Amino acid sequence: MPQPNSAPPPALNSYDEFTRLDEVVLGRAEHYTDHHTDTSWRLFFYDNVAPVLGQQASPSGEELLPIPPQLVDELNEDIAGLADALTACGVNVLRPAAPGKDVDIRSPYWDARATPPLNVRDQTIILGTTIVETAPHVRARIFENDLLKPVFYRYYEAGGANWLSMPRPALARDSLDTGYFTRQGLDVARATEGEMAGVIEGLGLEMVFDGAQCMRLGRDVLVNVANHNHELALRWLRDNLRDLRFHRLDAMADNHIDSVLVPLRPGLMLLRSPEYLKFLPKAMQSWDVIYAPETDDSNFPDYSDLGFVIPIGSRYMDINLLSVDEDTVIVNSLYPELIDVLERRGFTVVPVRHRHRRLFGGGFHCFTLDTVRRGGPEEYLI
Ligand SMILES: N[C@@H](Cc1ccc(O)cc1)C(=O)O
Ligand SMILES: NC(=[NH2+])NCCC[C@H](N)C(=O)O
Repeated sequence: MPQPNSAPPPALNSYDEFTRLDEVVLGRAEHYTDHHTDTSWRLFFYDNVAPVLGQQASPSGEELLPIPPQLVDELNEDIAGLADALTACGVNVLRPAAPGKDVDIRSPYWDARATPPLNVRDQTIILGTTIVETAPHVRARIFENDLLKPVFYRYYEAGGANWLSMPRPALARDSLDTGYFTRQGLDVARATEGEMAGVIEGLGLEMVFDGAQCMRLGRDVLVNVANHNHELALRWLRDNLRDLRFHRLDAMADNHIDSVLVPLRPGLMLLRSPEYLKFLPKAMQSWDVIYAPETDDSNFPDYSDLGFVIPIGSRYMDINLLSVDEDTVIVNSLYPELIDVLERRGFTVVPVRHRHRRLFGGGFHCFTLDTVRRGGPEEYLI
């Protein structure tokens, strides 16, 4: 697939979150018209949406929750700002293909309004020189990676890259494990009632996993496992990527961990709060930590004029920064408290405005897939 820059592409190489970034895929939001709030969506975002589910997602099968187009336009403006900032830092920015239209998708067991390839961190993990497509939890996302295939073929054709896919889940009626919530005594009925997907007889819990459940540290990869869906995926990772060491984090979060933990350089990490230290491997517990400063609602837009819009992301979304190198980080300009702390620790901070991160469930780490960084399979956990 031709890319704007026709020089031979650099080889896929991405082992960590912080060594010098040379090339990145940046997501896009065209045709983000609705959240399709089916059971798979409600369970995925349950931590954030549970309090409002009764009010907004109607149980009568009205599952599309429209997103005001003005917000998508503003999101695209902010993403353009991120693209410019990356380019100014000398990073080559690739984009997924555009969906071109609103897309309704259908499997033999369910249907959904497709989500555009915005949070490209989620359905793929680059593990060194291997592209790993993961096993989506949200039905609306099952074909999302089709729009990244031009980029994946570019690396594959160039040589040196391997390309693997976890088994594609059917996401039928009983595929998803609710154990993370039920073990905490939470009732998930508000998410599961009204389930419209069909059953596949004999199929129980499937392998279901998102790339953003991992944090890469050279030879070591941290993997958040909160339920049996994830447990199967961890086993698959261990069986298929034998040169890496996968460390199981036991239910550090319901799924993604990139608004909890971001390794900034060897020996230094950004962490949501001290409570999360105990989930980390021993070798990381002695790392130096920058704790995310408190924020309040004034850092977030007020949506009351637009009617009610569900925030699918938490107040901690802006922890989700993107490192250009071990001294340079791209941070939401609407989180000045974090910029301040990082600058005091000697980082060069590139501020980029990002308004609607709670509505679209993604910060700068989520919106990007770093395909070329300079680091290799180093040993950082010793
Ligand atoms: N509770 C999850 C839910 C979530 C996941 C992905 C998103 O893009 C947004 C929200 C988070 O904290 O990780
Ligand atoms: N890769 C991602 N999409 N990460 C998003 C994680 C967001 C996290 N659930 C929060 O609400 O703070």
